[in-house]
Amino acid sequence: MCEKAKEDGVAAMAACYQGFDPAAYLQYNYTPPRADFERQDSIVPWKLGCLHRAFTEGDVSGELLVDIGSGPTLYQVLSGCEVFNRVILTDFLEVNRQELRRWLRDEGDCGLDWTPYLQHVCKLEGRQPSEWTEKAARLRAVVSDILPVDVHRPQPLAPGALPSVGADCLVSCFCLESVSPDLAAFTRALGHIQGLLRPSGHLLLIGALGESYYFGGPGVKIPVVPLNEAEVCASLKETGFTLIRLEVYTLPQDMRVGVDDVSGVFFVKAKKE
Ligand SMILES: C[S@@+](CC[C@H](N)C(=O)[O-])C[C@H]1O[C@@H](n2cnc3c(N)ncnc32)[C@H](O)[C@@H]1O
Ligand SMILES: O=S(=O)(c1ccc2c(c1)CN[C@@H](CF)C2)N1CCSCC1
Repeated sequence: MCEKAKEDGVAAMAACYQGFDPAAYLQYNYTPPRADFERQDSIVPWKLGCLHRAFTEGDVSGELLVDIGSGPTLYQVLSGCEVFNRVILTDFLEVNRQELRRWLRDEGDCGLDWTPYLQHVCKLEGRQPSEWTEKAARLRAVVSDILPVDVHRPQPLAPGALPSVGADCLVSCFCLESVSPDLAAFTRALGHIQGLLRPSGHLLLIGALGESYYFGGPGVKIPVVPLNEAEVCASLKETGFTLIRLEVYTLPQDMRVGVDDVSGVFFVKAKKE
């Protein structure tokens, strides 16, 4: 069924996601060896470092940060929650929105213990790792909504979800390329989320390079549009973004653990023209 996605377009992608398993996805990607805070060449310090620098180097500001396609993860807003007074998380699937609500309501029984991520970002901020409880409280205080989103719609969010001027900043990680059957759909989706930003607002985009599939759960093989750096830059230009910075991380061989065929990860900081 998922293999058919490429022929049937975005409609079939939605069918692929019906089997998405948040707990499995977290296990595949956010536990060792991929999430190993002790390794110097680990993807986690690199990615959290990119986000920390991007949020704190002085040009990103405002009231509202929106995360597009949050999934069941929170690492992507751990730096941003100190800069913005309001954060909106979004996802296509109710199972992921439920997982986020569970953590935010501190109900226990979450799919992943985010403490190491909170502690790492505290260190990046020059704080004691033990201040992770304050950071968790901050995040719980600023997240105002967990909303449905569909990046294939010209209006990805419900009417009235955002202030009329738009969001001050968007962050989106491993979403657009993972929900689009081809490059044209990826670029259209990028244009749709561009419309959620205020003029001169910032986009922090993290994604997979050279990835053609990933497992969203046991036996749930989801097609991904394989991207290279040039295609990412061209899509940004085509959709009205000015590129500020592109950074690339090449996955070490032992992090290629069979849950996908990703070869690298890109980090983009861009500004709406
Ligand atoms: C690979 S996961 C990324 C999750 C998370 N952002 C991360 O960094 O790991 C892709 C996410 O896109 C969501 N998604 C699927 N179809 C979508 C759509 N049409 N619009 C927006 N998000 C979608 C899925 O539910 C899933 O949570
Ligand atoms: O870069 S990761 O290894 C990672 C994290 C998530 C994903 C991939 C890779 C590749 N497949 C994507 C499918 F959409 C999801 N990483 C996992 C540890 S924390 C930082 C991000």
